[in-house]
Amino acid sequence: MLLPNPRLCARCLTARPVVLRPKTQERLCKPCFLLAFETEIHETIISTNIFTRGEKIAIGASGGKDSTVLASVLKTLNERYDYGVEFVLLSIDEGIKGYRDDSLETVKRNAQQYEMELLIVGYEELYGGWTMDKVVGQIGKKGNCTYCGVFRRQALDRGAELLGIKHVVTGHNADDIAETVFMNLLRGDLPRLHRCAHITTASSTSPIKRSKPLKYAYEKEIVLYAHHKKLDYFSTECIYSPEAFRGSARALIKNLEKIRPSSILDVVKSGEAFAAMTGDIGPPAAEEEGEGGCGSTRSGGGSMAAEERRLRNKEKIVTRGKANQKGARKRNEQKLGSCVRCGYLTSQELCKACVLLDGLNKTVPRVEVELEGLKTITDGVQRVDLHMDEIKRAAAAI
Ligand SMILES: Nc1ncnc2c1ncn2[C@@H]1O[C@H](COP(=O)(O)OP(=O)(O)OP(=O)(O)O)[C@@H](O)[C@H]1O
Repeated sequence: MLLPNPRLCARCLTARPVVLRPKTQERLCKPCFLLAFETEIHETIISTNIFTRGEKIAIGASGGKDSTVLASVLKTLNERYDYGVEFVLLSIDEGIKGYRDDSLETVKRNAQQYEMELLIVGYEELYGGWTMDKVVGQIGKKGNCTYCGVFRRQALDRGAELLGIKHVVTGHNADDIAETVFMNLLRGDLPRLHRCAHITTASSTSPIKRSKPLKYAYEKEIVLYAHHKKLDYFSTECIYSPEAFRGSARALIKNLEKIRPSSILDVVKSGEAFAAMTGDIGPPAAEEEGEGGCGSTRSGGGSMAAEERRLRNKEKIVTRGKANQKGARKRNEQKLGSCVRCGYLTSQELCKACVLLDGLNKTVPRVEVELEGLKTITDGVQRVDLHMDEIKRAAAAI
């Protein structure tokens, strides 16, 4: 058998290779790499049947590399293979100064470059003035991703609703999914492990389905694609850094990839095999409102549940008494209705966003009191400083 000439592209066998494909270790020229990358995403779309002709689909656009590549590739494929669908960009402004405001400028340029309609929905309008800057100002950085994830998921749904759309696609890639498979495995969260491997998910608490067309695309190849296509994207990480557990899972995946490049895909496939083996094993312990976008949000189950428990205990939303509690839990599990406050779909009295907002709003008066206290202390310090200045002036005069 004739071995491929390493000085020539492994596909066209004529051009000089410029890329060593992280996924397959093939040496490819630029056009062959771009085509291979696009074709694989097309094959994913076709084999899983995620789009329906005539459908209007929102691309969750953050301005980062993944969603920018997703928008660019989907536009290319829709034209090349005539899917007959319409794409629009949907961006959520979490209200993070110096991060999201800058990345949204990129999305605005992308909307022009790809000739796609753009809708921006902000936490500030949706959640009574609570931007992520304010949330972090209130609760600190720890656990902030839980709030952001719950808020973003609902914001994407509300944005899609405004656009009259029932399908949102996101830029989650193979690395993201492999990380999530690992995390769910380590937590023993089988329902989530089951669901995270699916390309399309429909939640019991949302009428809008989510799909991940980049499910089999390696993060490194996404970066290479963006680079060689000269795409306009925003590359800064969120300033409210992701939580440690996902960071560790990410490091684990990256280390495995170094030893065996196929590891990422192998973990994704293992997640799928698990899902196929177990069939539908019901919804995750906490409904998936937390899975809104940013990688860290899916870790929110634990702290979200704790926050809900705390608020429920305080407000006595769940009826007192063991027998009543059992009955109430059963009813809550079965009944899907609307949040009594905002109308969002939920199986509880309040949706998760409203539960979190309640928590935030309840802590405001206490902080204001503390701020008042601080003001008094600050005034006192200023008075002491003045006093010291007078003493210094007097001492200098002697
Ligand atoms: N503010 C947002 N507005 C709209 N969609 C978002 C937003 N944040 C995240 N998403 C969607 O969720 C996906 C995963 O988000 P995450 O923050 O984990 O991504 P990322 O890997 O940095 O992606 P990207 O490079 O697209 O920012 C994004 O690719 C995008 O489709």
